[in-house]
Amino acid sequence: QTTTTTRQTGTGTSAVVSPTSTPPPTCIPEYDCSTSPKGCLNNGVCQGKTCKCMPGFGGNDCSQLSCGSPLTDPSQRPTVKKGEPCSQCDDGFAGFNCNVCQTDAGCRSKPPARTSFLGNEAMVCNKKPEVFYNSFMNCKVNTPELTAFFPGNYTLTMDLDVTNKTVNAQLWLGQTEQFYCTVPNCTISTTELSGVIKTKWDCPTLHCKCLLPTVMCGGIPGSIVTLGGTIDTLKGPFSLTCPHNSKDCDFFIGDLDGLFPTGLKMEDCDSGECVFESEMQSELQRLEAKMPAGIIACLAILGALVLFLIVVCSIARRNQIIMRCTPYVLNTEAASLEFRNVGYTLNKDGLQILKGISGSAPAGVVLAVMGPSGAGKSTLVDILAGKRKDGKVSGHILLNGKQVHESEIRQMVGFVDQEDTLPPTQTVYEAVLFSAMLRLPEGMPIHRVHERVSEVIDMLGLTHCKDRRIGNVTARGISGGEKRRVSIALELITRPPILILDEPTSGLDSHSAHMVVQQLCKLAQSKTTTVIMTIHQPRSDIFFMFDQTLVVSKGEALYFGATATAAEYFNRRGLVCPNNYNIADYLLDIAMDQELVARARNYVEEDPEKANLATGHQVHVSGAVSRRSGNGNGNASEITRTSDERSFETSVRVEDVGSSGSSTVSLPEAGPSKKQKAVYPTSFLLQLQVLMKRNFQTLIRDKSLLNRAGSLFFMLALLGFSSISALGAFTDTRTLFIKERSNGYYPPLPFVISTLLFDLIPLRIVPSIFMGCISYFMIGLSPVVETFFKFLLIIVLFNLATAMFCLVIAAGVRTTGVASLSSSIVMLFMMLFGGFMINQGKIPAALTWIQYLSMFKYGFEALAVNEVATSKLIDNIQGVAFNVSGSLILQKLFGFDLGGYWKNMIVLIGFNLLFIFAFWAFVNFRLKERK
Ligand SMILES: Nc1ncnc2c1ncn2[C@@H]1O[C@H](COP(=O)(O)OP(=O)(O)OP(=O)(O)O)[C@@H](O)[C@H]1O
Repeated sequence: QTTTTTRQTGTGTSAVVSPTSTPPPTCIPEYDCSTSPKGCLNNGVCQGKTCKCMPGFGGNDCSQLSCGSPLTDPSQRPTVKKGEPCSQCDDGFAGFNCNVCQTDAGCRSKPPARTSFLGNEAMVCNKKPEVFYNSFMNCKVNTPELTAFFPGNYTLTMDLDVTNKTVNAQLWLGQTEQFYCTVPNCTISTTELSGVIKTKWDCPTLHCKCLLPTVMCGGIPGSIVTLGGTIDTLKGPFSLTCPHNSKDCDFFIGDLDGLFPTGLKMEDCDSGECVFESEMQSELQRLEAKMPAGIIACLAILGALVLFLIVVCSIARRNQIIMRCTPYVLNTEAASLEFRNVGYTLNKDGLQILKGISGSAPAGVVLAVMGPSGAGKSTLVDILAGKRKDGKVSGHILLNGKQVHESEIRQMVGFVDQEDTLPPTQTVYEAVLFSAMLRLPEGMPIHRVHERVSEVIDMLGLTHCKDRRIGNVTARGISGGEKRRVSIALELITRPPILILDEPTSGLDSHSAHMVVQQLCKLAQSKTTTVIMTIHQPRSDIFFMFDQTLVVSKGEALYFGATATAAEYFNRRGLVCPNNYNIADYLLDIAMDQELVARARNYVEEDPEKANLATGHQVHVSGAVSRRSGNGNGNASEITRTSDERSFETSVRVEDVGSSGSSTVSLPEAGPSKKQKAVYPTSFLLQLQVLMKRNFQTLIRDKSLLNRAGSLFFMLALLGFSSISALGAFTDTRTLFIKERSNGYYPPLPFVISTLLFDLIPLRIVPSIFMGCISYFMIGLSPVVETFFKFLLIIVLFNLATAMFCLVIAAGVRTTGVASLSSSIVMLFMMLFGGFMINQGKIPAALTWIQYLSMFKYGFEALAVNEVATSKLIDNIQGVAFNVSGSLILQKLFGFDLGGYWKNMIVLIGFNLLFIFAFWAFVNFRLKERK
């Protein structure tokens, strides 16, 4: 008896057939994939005799679905019969074969099959299309061409393996698998295009296998079309593209071009993989960090700013053309100035500094205001020049006998302060030209401006030094006397009808003092300017050059009248100037001695004619007169006078006061004056141009500024502290600005713009870029072009913000020492909370808010995220190699926000805008002359 055993192929079952009629015993031999022509389906691998299936497949030949979850041991996963769906997946998993994770909890429900280099790290479920380890994807296939041939519901299941760069895919019609493919050697990329992030798998080849009997592949009776041959011979290329912002993907196979020209449309894709956080590379985060909305917002703001600038420039240019075409007139006549009952009381302690002083300076005279130190001379001339005062001012001022507004006083009066506030880097000619350009009418031709500058320089005897730098304590320039004359020249340039000078001879030797006064007297004699000056202790020859003298003692007028009659006036009161004694000194001696003052005041003039001697001219002193006579302005009577003064008043004629019959103007009662619109003789554009030219000269000539900026080339950490140099640079120009603003050279805006341009561009932006370019490549930072430019952007914005901060401090704090101390302390605190010295996540809760005020935090975080987040750290621990993403280090070590690049940039831009506004506000509202 012979027994023959045959193997029935393709079914996995075997039968024993006997030639005899005896029924054979039933025996199903084990499936041997090594001998079965079917082998292992769905890319399962035949090991020995058994198939090792891909996750989600089971059975002898891997043709059945296995359920549960991929975390379960493959041999333990429950399988279902062919054509049946998985009835239940493990918690946290879903999909055709339960491979797709849904929640982090699902990924943590079982111990991971592999270990993290961090040890105890828990897995998370990555639902994004970017794959970090091995992801599974289920999609519905909705391609009209496909459903037209083979109607039904299609599902594509995929296994995306980053380690092997392979995709395994299966196409199902209902619950029946039609064919499966394996796609090796893929290139995986995640890119951003027009704000959409896409992950793409590009693979050159693919191998597919059609299954029989199926609707698509054939083997079913009645099939009209079968794709079996086509699918089995597919070669590729293959691509799969999944945008991150949608659940639809595109699937493309080159050989099926003709059949499905637009690719296979995949909808409702659901993907998921269980990974360790440390495995998640940063490319996705980097791309997401781009914050396209933020960029668009920035561009929109930039566009609006550019538009705004264009509009402002057009308006400014139009104004400039109008001003240039306006005919100009220069003053040719001196004006007279009368003042009545001028009083001044300090607000804080009610101290009365001036007690109703009256007097006048007729057109073309020189009036000297004399008195001992602290008598109130400067206070009086400040008020006459229309300077803003902190305290309470009272009394009346008439210009040419007419009522004028305080702003008109400022326009008609040139004022030379006690201190010489001059630009040290400019030459004498340049400084006077600067004043001429800004204060002469813009319609004046430029050659006339230069002629006028030369004329004034010549008039003040400065021709020999006109090309010398003015200098300061550190860089010696012209002499003190020459500086005084330059200060006078700056005011004389406009040929003011009245020139008021506070101590023009202080600090000068007697020869220089004589020269200055002589030139002022010549000016008055030319009848173009009336001169009023305070003088402390003039030489006798200088004293007799004055037409009129007002002697002030303790805030009250002791004598006002012709200089020539002063000696006789005091003689009659028994105050005789000794022989060989300087009469000016003698007057001061009297003014300083209250006993002598009382004697002079108590003397009653018997001869009314002689009483006139005290007054000398047509205008006389007394505030009390109006009280007595009731004429003139009733306000005058409001002023309270001392008993001492009353006797003095009897010695002067008062009826003439206000004899012009004109109305008088009250001085502001107290505090800041009413808002008046300042009128400038030049346009905004010219002001900006002239200021920028001076700033440029200062920059070129003041080498110390560039040296300070040089430190920027060396270390990034120095950026913040280098910005403190902005303090020094601004403090120098601050006083100059206050003076020039007060004298009506220009308003704050062109000054702010020009300061910002010439501090920020050459001293902050250019050095930061230089430093960045050099240090970036020396350190060997990321060679990616985009990263480099983003690095530059950070350091420039950071440096701008810190410099702007220092400028705000410089504008807001009056004392330079306090300003630099406060900015250093703030910088140190900002550094401390900047993220490098202390982990931001470990700052005590009560102090966390401080970090948000630190510009270092935003700069450092942006730099770190830009550079490190895209890198991978490769190392090994005890021989076990591992790599960890830079993003993880940033998170764990520094507590940084990985998507924080643009967020930090926007905060830095915000800081800049805030500081620019604060700087403008301080300059506008705080940097005003207060005397
Ligand atoms: N804002 C102020 N705060 C406090 N005291 C003031 C103020 N302004 C003026 N004074 C005081 O008023 C007095 C007169 O000051 P002022 O400067 O006018 O004197 P001066 O005659 O010009 O003195 P000098 O010849 O020394 O310059 C001084 O005692 C001065 O201290």
